[in-house]
Amino acid sequence: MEPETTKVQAPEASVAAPDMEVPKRDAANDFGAAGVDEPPAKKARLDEPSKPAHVDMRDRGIAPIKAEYRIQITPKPRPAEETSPDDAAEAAPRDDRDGGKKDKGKKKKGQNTNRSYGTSKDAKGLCSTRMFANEFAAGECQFGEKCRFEHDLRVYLKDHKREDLTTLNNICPVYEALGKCSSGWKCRMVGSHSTERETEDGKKELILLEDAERMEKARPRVANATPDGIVNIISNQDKIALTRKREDTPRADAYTTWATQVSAELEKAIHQRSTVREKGELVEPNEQAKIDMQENRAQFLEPPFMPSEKRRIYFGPETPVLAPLTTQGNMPFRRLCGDLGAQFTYSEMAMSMPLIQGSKSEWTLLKAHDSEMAPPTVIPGDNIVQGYDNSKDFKFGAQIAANKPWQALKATEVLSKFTPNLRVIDLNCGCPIELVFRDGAGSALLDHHSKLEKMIRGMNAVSQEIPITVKIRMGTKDNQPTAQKLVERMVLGGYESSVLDLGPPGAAAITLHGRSRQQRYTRQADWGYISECAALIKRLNKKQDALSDTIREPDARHMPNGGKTYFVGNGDCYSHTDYDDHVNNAGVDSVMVARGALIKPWIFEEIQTGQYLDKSATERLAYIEKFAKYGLQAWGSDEHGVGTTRRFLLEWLSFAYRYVPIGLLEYLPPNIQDRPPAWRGRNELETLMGSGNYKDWIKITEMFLGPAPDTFKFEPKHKSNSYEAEG
Ligand SMILES: Cc1cc2nc3c(=O)[nH]c(=O)nc-3n(C[C@H](O)[C@H](O)[C@H](O)COP(=O)(O)O)c2cc1C
Repeated sequence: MEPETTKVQAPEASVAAPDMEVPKRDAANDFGAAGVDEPPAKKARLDEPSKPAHVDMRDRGIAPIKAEYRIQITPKPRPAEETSPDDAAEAAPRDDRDGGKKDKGKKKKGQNTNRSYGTSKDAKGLCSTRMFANEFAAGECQFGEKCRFEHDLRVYLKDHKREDLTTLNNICPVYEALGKCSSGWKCRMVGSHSTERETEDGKKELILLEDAERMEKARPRVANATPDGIVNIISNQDKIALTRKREDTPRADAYTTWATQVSAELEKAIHQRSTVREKGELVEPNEQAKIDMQENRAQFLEPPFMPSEKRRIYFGPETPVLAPLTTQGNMPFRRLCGDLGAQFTYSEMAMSMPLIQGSKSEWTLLKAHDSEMAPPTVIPGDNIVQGYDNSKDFKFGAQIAANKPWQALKATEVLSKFTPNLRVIDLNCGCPIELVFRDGAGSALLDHHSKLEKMIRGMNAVSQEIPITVKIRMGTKDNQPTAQKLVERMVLGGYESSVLDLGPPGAAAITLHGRSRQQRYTRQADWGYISECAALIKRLNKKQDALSDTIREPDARHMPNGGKTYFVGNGDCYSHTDYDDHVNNAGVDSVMVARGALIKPWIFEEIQTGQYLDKSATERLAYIEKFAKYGLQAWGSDEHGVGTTRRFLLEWLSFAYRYVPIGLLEYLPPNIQDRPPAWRGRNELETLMGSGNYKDWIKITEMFLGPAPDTFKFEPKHKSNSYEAEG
């Protein structure tokens, strides 16, 4: 029997041995997992029998795996300049979603571009008139003979559909959770919710079952959720209205018109004193010009919501945040992290234009689960808890990317209209992907402070009660951080806003990823810089307090955000020790976790309990099972849903395999940037779960989703995971 989770005390780290030849820490050379090893060119002698236990390999970027778990393998050479798996992971999915739109820029060595996923469907589908009907109760098919789908239920079940799955305790997870399966006869586990009964005239009829007790128990807590507990679903009608440009965005349009005029008038006013301007000094327009601009505003715009009218948000030590994660941050994964203690979740990044145009796939990203609707579980101060309204206090936020203010504003307005269950709308200013950057969105905004301020201010004006947050990086270029300047502008506003007395642009929270765009995932995130920003924001918050409309009685915490801009740090968080260190010493309000959660989602449990958890392979497998169940609940338990679940499970496993069980380490804390030498686990399952070969990942999916069909394809994002294990 495998032991259950062990709570681990951190052994003291010891002194590094100066003689050990190891490669520089560099995520671009990231390699390793049990059995699959591609060391960088300058390879350490790590495959040799043990070094003395006191060698602190962490300082050299090597995971300190105990000698008895290291194995010898034949390494394969890999070009040093290859893209890191993390860069590939962050970039590839977007490329996938862009339908293979080629990035003509730099070649991405090591990435599997143009990935395809094959198909997952029945050999011959069942006619929709039969899908939920009992055998003898199906309605007429209007296409009659011409219908290309099967009408005979027994023929469909016997000949056209693959056999039922015999996994997941032989019960359909949708039926198990909801008492009713939305895939009907197409369900790959239909045997668990169907039976044969004898009719009055002695015939045998196949019927679908429903479980009233389960249905009652499954009732969602949020009033506007679907019976399966999903919120933020835009209707087809509204989507079509968007596609046909029949949906107006009056708030965004009025604001954009006003903002354009104001900019022009401000420019004119400044231009009149161009001689002064040439000297590099910015001057204020005269009093009359100011009054004109403000009157103009009142004429065009509804007054935006004041900070005190916005939904309250809270980021504190008790609210670790799951990062927005393209592809990976799907609803099943977010649910899993929520179960394990994540207190705030974000959607995958949605692009503004497709949202405005009613694209189905983009709107799908905003769907959230009932379990993401609860408020953070621990809020300090009784009076704060009292103020919570469960119907509004969601812990799920949307993230959007936009390159122009009008796009950001329109997207915000339609989101606020069609997806009411959002805690915040976050503007992505960190995405490094070339296509997004070249378009002027994502991290490109880091170099356009005035535009970014306009976006945030405008989004705030049109989002009504939904607060606006922003996620940034240190800057676009290495060694030229610009985030501090940007933060100042986000909290207080720039020149234009001071001239017009507009007040702060109103970012309710700023998240800073402590890396530049250029840096990608190389080197550690710069928590020194993050900490300087945290101190700056504290100072600015004090200043902003004086400018904002915060009501200071009787306790500012009653008011949304207490009138402050929260500051969340992001980068490399991989254990509760990292988390606590960042909250206590870097001075951030909370920490956002991305890859750490993908590699070990129970990081949130570690944070909550304040201890290392040495999860056994069986426990980790149970999380995978949970994901599989949540996946089938989200995407359906028919052949297509099983295929989608398998695909996204494989995407997750492409991170999860990187977990090196902490019981195998010489010392703690583990470091996310460390590369493990080749290792074996404490049992076969642990070794399998550490394999970097995607064929082993498929094997793991088969434990829960049955054999992958011949038509199913999966190519890992990074070529390194296509290699066969050796040795
Ligand atoms: C697979 C993957 C997808 C990501 N997708 C997004 C995204 O959609 N939006 C975003 O703001 N950041 C995205 N990021 C960046 C993360 O949110 C985070 O800022 C970054 O990984 C640093 O945090 P970490 O060191 O904890 O991983 C992504 C990162 C990864 C690895």
